[in-house]
Amino acid sequence: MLGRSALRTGHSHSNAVVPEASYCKSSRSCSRRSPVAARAIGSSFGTLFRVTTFGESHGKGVGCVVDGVPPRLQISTEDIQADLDRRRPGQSRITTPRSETDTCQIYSGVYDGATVGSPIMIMVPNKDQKSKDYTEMAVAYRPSHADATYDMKYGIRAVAGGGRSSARETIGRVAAGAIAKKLLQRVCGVEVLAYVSEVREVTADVDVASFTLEQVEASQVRCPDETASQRMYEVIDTIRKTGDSCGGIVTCVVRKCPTGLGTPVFDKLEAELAKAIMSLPATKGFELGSGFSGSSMLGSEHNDEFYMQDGEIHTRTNRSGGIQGGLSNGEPIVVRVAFKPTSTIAKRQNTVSREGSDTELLARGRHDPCVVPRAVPMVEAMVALVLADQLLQHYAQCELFPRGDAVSPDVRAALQFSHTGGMNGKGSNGRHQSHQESLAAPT
Ligand SMILES: C=C(O[C@@H]1CC(C(=O)O)=C[C@@H](OP(=O)(O)O)[C@H]1O)C(=O)O
Repeated sequence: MLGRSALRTGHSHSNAVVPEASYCKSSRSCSRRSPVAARAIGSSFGTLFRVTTFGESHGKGVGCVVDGVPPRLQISTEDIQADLDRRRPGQSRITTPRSETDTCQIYSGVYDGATVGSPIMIMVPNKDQKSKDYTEMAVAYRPSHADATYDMKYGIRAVAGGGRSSARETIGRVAAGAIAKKLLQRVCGVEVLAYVSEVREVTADVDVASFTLEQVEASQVRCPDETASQRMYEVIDTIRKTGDSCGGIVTCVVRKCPTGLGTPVFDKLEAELAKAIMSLPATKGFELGSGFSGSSMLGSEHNDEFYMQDGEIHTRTNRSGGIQGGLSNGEPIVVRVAFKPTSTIAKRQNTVSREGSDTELLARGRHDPCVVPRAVPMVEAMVALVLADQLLQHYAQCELFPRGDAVSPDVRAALQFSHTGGMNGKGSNGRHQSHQESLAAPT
């Protein structure tokens, strides 16, 4: 309320600072009761597999610290760089022209090509800051950007480059996500793959079960449907030339996901995914499986009927999007993410100044006319971070005792429980492998 009243009453942004006395009082009581202050409030994500990102767009650099990664996972700078290259600016005419190689360095936590179980710090220096582009944006708020709300809350912010609200913050997420992907692949062969499925009136026709990373990367828009990709490119380029921007939809698919990730109540897998995805810049919508369209269907139309195949339960359709009761069911997890148009546009708009008066703004600088081509690796990273964290939590809670141990022999025989886990205790096709199997699996 404080910041809002500062804007509404025309007070200067400096008046939005919480009065010192009340600030000290609440801060003292909070830090005594909770250890949360030690965790970089709002910049850390995950429980057992935990990432903290740091850095501002025009500061010295950006990156992350990842804690909780199991030891002896093979990881290299190249593994991380491959995903950072998919995210970096300057990839084509339809992405921001800021010239960054986004070259990463691993500062800690990796020895002789493998994780050692200590925090992994990854650093990417910023090289191409042009802070003078932000002269106008230092005095007037960009409509729909984070500028105004940051000032309302903190009373101070790194103006140049959008500071912490810049898409550059996602470098730390993508770097951590590359480690998460490696872990998921190594332990259970999980594949996390996303693509651009919609831009304006253009919708891609893609088989989510079979499209490949190579097909996605062959497209400048990151759409594996070649015809749609070409049309999307033209749409974005036309909008770019007018100084405007547009949004789009990214679809992410998880193949070979083990059964049983997530928990049944507050930390349902879809709830964890929704939070992770909606923490990305410019996101406005999240759908799992049938999403909003499922709300107009009948139960008989929507239910995913079960059938048995090779001793495993499968579903004939996948309107559940791979999650039932908050837990993964082994079918592909399919999520759709709506991104809004980039808020910084080269068009004159009505706004207010930081001093609280009505004004106009014509923003300058380098900006993405559409964020979705670069958002693809960001979405993959957030999904992988959730799944890696859930996998570790699942092992911590559920894999200590052989499955069926607490069940009487009669019931066990009837249910055909086995040690290897999964809905039917089978260890293949994305179901949980036994501890020994997973250690023996190739990297
Ligand atoms: C550089 C990146 O994106 C940036 C995101 C961004 C913004 O307002 O979010 C503004 C631009 O930064 P600058 O004004 O410094 O050119 C983009 O280029 C990146 O993602 O790596």
